[in-house]
Amino acid sequence: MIGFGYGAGVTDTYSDHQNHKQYIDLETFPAFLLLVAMSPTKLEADDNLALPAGAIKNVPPTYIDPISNAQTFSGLEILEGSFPIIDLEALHSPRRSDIIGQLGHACQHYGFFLVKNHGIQETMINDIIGTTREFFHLPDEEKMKSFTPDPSSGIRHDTAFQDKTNNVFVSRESLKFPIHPLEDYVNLWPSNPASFRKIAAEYFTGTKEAEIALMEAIFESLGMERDSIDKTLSKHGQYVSLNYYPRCVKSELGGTCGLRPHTDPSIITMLLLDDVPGLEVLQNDEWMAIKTFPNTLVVQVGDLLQALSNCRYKSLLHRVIVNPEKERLSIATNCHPSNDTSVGPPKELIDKDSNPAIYKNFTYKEFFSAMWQEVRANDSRLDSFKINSTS
Ligand SMILES: O=C(O)CCC(=O)C(=O)O
Ligand SMILES: [Fe+2]
Repeated sequence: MIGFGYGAGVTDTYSDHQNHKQYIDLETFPAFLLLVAMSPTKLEADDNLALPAGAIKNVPPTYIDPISNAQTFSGLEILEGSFPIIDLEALHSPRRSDIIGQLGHACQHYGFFLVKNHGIQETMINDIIGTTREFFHLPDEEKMKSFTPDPSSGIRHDTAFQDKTNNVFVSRESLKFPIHPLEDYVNLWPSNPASFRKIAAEYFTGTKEAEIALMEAIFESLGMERDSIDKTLSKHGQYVSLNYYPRCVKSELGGTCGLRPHTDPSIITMLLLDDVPGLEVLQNDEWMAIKTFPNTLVVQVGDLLQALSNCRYKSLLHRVIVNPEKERLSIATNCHPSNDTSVGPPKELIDKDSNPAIYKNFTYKEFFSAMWQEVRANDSRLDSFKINSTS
């Protein structure tokens, strides 16, 4: 596990001088905890891409102006000439097919979009941000109660870490857990802050409904038939990452980032961001900063939608930069099929001559274990499932 890439050479401590905080020295860290400290980096899609050339070098990086050469689509609102925002209010109205067209267009040409009128109440959004902030402000000993040596644990708390091999400090701290069915998992969630479980249960029930509605509509935009849609969604799961990025100054390493460039191991990911910028998405080979708007969520195409759509919709490469002045929070809800669901494009999407299948069918379990294999920089973890893989 440790040989995966980010374990080797990780040695020094890093001080965040503004927060007077010491990060773990992985060389002197107890071996069993080291295993856990490194396994999330491996398990998680986030970190198994090496930094591409020209990636984040300094803090703070320049705030990149949104690109303005995005394509337009009738009825689709393009914010500041740069990225799509979709109003979901009409999703269950006679205008459904317009909205489906907009979703399909955004998935195909951007790999992400913002949604408003998603059905998640503003109070739930404020409450989940508030309780998440309270959790991350707790003393380390309290948070470390979720730091377990069992990688298959129902909850994991990951700290920031240094990767000396790739010369980068990754500042994110996160708490990760599956969320559905709630009754199986809720007792594993933090009981401090006291309101955490109640607030999280409400928010994630809301995101589940919104994500199912979105996935159904996105599958319809691909021309999938009802039984293919039902089969794919019947036993789907959701996995949450509560992300905390402390105020962060430049580390002694060459690079400092919140989160390295990665795609998500999901069908779609729904992201709730606070008002501090940091998320950047790759569009036409340029990093573009995402602006946040109240009560608006970001939806990203994940690897599994890339496979399901036979590459019509590509998973979105994104990263997080750090901020020396303000801490930042985000809440990512990844939707994925159940472990034994076969993932692959439905027959109606494939034509052996004009649109042959690109990937073999695979189960989510197989996909997840492939994430443990070392991948070359810029490779997609889907590559090992390609039908005509040259490697
Ligand atoms: O913090 C963000 O804006 C993005 C988080 C993210 O990409 C993830 O959790 O996979
Ligand atoms: Fe992500």
